[in-house]
Amino acid sequence: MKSRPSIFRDHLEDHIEENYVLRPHSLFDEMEEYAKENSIPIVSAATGKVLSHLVGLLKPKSVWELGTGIGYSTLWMAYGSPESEITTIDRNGSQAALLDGYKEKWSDLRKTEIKRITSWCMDYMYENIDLWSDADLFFIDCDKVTYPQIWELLSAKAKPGAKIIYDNVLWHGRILDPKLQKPSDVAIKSFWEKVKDSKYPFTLYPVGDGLLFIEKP
Ligand SMILES: C[S@@+](CC[C@H](N)C(=O)[O-])C[C@H]1O[C@@H](n2cnc3c(N)ncnc32)[C@H](O)[C@@H]1O
Repeated sequence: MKSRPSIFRDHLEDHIEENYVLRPHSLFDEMEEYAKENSIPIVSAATGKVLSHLVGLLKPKSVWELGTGIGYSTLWMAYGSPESEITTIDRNGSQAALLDGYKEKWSDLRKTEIKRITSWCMDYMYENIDLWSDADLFFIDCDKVTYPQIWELLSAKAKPGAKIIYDNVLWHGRILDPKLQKPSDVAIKSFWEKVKDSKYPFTLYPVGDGLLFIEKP
């Protein structure tokens, strides 16, 4: 059979972001612009849309996000499921506080509950297991070196049926090269080993930097 060209081609992602991802509010463009100007990492718009779609289908009562940034992914999730209660944690409180202002600008989200916590994720998660162990969905997008540790904690303490979504699991393609051994490279590879060993069902969405959806049995 004739081999088909890969879809992973230069500029295709930009084309998708510009043409095939409808932002539901001008806020998203504003946030993308701000993130670009200030070199703040955020999920790609296509990733945000997939995240929003998944959360919209699942309609979780409670969502916990680790890694708020400026709240771009938070608002995509809120858009997908405005009835969900979202708790989002970030160690950088002043940056994460921008989320409050953005949310205020969007009248549709006035009733959506978004609670912001300023803390190191792991400290907070270890100290407050009773607050999150019943959560329906987790979205993980903080420091990659914490991914294996977060995996251990959620697999031990999240409730059966909980959905866990991780961003950056393809780590800008660095997972392809075994010679790359920065702590974040090692952590992402170790994280993948743990996911595969667990036998939990998972689905990789190869969008943005790789979005991994896992269901805890
Ligand atoms: C990639 S950004 C999050 C982007 C956001 N999810 C979005 O797409 O809009 C990562 C964020 O995680 C925070 N962070 C990284 N490691 C952390 C940790 N160990 N505890 C708390 N916050 C952390 C950083 O301050 C940063 O704002």
